[in-house]
Amino acid sequence: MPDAIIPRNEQQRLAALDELGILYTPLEERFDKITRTLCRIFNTPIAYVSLIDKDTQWLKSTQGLDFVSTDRSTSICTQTLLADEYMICEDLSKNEHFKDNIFVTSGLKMRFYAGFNLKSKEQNIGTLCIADDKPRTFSQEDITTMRDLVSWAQTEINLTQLGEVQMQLITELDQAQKHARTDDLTGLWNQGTIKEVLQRAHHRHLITQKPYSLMMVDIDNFKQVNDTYGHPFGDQVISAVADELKRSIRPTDTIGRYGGDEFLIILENCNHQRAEELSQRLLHHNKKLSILNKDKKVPTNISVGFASTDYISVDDPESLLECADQALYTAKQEGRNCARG
Ligand SMILES: Nc1nc2c(ncn2[C@@H]2O[C@H](COP(=O)(O)OP(=O)(O)OP(=O)(O)O)[C@@H](O)[C@H]2O)c(=O)[nH]1
Repeated sequence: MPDAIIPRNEQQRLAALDELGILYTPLEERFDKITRTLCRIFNTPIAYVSLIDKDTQWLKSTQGLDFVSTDRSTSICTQTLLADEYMICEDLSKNEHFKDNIFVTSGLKMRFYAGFNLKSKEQNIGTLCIADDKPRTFSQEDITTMRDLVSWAQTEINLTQLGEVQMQLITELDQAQKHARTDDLTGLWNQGTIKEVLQRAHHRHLITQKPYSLMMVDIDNFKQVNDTYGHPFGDQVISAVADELKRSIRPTDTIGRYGGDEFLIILENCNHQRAEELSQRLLHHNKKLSILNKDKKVPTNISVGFASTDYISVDDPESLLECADQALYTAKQEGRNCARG
C-alpha cells in the first residue's frame, strides 16, 4: 500500500475538522445508531463513522471492528477523501491500490468497501462506511439509501456547530422523522416502513438470487383479551409479544407492526427450511410468555404463516406477502398456536 495520497486542500480540510472539536471525544451513541442501522439495512458485518486527521483515522462509532483508530497510511478511507462523494470497491483484493492493504491481507480480510465522505465547511473530514469480508455489488438504489444515512450522520456532525435553540429544533425534527417511521406502541417499524424494507429486500433478492422469507405473526384470540381485560392490557400484550419477537430474531432480520395484533418479519438470506425452524423457535419462545394482569398470569399464543422465495416462485413481493398471509390463515383454521408455510 503506497503512502496515503494527501488531498490538495489538506490544510483547509484539517482546519475544518479542527474547528468541529469532536476529534478526541469518545465513541458516541448518536453515531452508533447510524452504524447499527447501516449493518441492518445492508446486512454487512462492518460499519463505521470515521474522522481523518493529519496522521490518524479516528473511528467515532464502529460495528464489527475492535479498534478505535488506525494509522492513516493504512487507511482505505483516506483514498475516499480524494473523491467528491464516495468510493466503492466491490472486491478490494482485486484492486491494485488495495490488494496489499493490511485490512485486506490479514485480520478482517476485507473485500467489499463503500465509503461516503462526511463534510464540514465543504471539506471532506471523514467517512461513513460499510465493509464486508465477502465481495458484493452495490446498486444505484443502495447509493441512494447510503446518501440518506450520510445526511443523517451529517446532521449529527453539524449539531456540534449549532447553538442550543437550533440543536433543540434538530432533535425535534429527528424525533418527528422517527415518529413517522415507527409504531408508537411497540417501537417497531410501522406498516409503511416495513413495506419499504420489503421492496428493498425483494430487489436485493433479484440481484443476489439468494432466497428470502416472510413471516406473518398474529396473536391468537386477541379480541377476547381486549374484551376480558380491557384495551390498555391488550396494549401491554401487543408490546410484550413485540419484545419477545424482537429478541427471537437475528439483528439483520427486520420486524414491523403490520396491523393491530399482526407483525411482519422479513428474513433475508433465509430459505424455506430456515424459516420453518425459526417459526418453531418463535412459537416456543412465545409459549413461555405470560403477562401479569393483577395477580393472574394471562398466557398469550401466536400463529405464524411463512413464505419463502425458494419454495414459491413469485414475481413481486406483494405475492409473497399474500402467500404468508394465506399460510397464517391456514394456521388459524387448523387450531391456532402453530406455524404453517
Ligand atoms: N388493545 C389493542 N387492541 C387492538 C389494537 N389494534 C387492534 N386491536 C384489536 O385487536 C383485535 C384483533 O382481532 P383479530 O386478529 O381480528 O381476531 P382475534 O381475536 O385475534 O382472533 P384470531 O386472529 O382469529 O386468533 C381486534 O379486536 C382489534 O380491535 C391496539 O393497538 N391495541
